[in-house]
Amino acid sequence: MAQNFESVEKALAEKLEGVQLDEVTRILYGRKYPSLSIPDSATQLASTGNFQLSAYTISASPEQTRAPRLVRVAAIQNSIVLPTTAPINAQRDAIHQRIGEMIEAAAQAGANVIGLQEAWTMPFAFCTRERLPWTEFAESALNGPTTAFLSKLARKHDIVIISPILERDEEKDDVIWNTAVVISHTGHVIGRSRKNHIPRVGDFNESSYYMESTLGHPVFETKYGRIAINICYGRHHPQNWMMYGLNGAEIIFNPSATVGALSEPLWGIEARNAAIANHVFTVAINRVGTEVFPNEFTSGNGLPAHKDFGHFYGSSYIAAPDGSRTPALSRVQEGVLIAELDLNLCRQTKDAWGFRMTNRLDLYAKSFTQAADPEYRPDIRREK
Ligand SMILES: NC(=O)NCCC(=O)O
Repeated sequence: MAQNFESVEKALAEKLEGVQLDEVTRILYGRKYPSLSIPDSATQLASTGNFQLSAYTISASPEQTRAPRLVRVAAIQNSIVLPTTAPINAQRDAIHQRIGEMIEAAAQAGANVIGLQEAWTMPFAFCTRERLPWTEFAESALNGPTTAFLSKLARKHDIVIISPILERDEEKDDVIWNTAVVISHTGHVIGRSRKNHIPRVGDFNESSYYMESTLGHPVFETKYGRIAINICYGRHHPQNWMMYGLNGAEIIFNPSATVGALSEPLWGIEARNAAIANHVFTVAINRVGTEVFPNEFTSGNGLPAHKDFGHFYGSSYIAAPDGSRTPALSRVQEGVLIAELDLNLCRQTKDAWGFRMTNRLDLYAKSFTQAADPEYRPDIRREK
C-alpha cells in the first residue's frame, strides 16, 4: 500500500480529462456537486495551517410548500500532533490546539455542524492492549477537559459539535466507553451515543478496554437537524444505520479509525450505501497518518511484532440519500470537508425510492427474532 498516494480523485484527474473525466466521475460519484464559495479568511487559515479545505453544495429540488433546509456540515480528519511518548496531557492539549484551528476555519466557512473522528483526542492506542498510560486519555463526557474546550467553541460560533472521545463514566463505576458527545450550539451537552459494535479484528483490540453500548440508537434534535452517530465498526452493520434512520436521523455521522490494509476498499461503499438505503445523509470521517507506539505488539497472525498500527487513510467523505457523494479528503493530509446540504433531499428520495415504505419491518422483526434464537437453524431447502 503506497502511503504517499494522495487520492483516487487526484489520480483520475491526472489521467483523464473532458467528457471522459465527467463520465467516470458521474458513474463513480453520482451527480457532480458545485463547489461552495467560502470566505478567503477560511482558505487562508487552511493554507497557513497546512490542512486541506474542500467545500461543496448538495442541493435538492425546490418545493412549493417547504423552504429549503440548508445545513453546512463539516467533517474534520486529523493526525496526532506529538509522539505517543509525550506526556498524556501534552498530547491531548496539542491535539486540542490543532483542532481549534481547524474548527475556526470550518466556522469561518459557515459550518453549522462539525463532526470529529473517533477518539479524536488521542492516538488509537488500543492495538497495544496496554492499559496505562492510554486509559488516562479517558475523560468525563459531561465535564471533562475536551467537552469544556469544545463547549466554548460551540457557543462562540453557534455550532453543534460531535465529539467522539474515550469516555470515563465517573458517575458509574469509572467504566470506560467509546462515546460521541453531542454538544449543542448553546454549549450544553445534549447527550451521548456510544459504540454499538466493538471490533475484534486485526489490531483493533478495543474489546480489552470497553464494552458495547447499552444506549440503543439515540437521535439528537439539534438547531440544525436530527443527528445520529454510528461509531466506526458499526458501519459494517446495516441494522445499526437502519435503527438510527428509523429513529428519525437526517444526518448520520460515522467517526472512524481504520487502516488501509484492513478496510480501504470497503470505505467508499458502506456509508454511501447507508445513505441510499436509509434516505439520510452520511458523514464518514477517518483519522489520517501513521502512529508509532513505544512498545512492540503482536497481531496474532504469525508476523513479527511491530510498533505501528499501519496507515490511517483519511479519505473522509459525505454521501447523500440520492446516492451521490463528495470527493474524498486526502489519504495523507489532515483536512476539513464542508458540504451545504438541503435536508429536503431526505424526504424527496424517500418519496422517489420508497425504501422505508417497502422495508417489510414486520417480516424481518419475526425473522430476526427466530434467527436470534441459538436453537434456530438456517432455512435451507434441499432436493429430497
Ligand atoms: N475503530 C474501529 O472500530 N475500527 C475497526 C476497523 C474497521 O471497522 O474498519
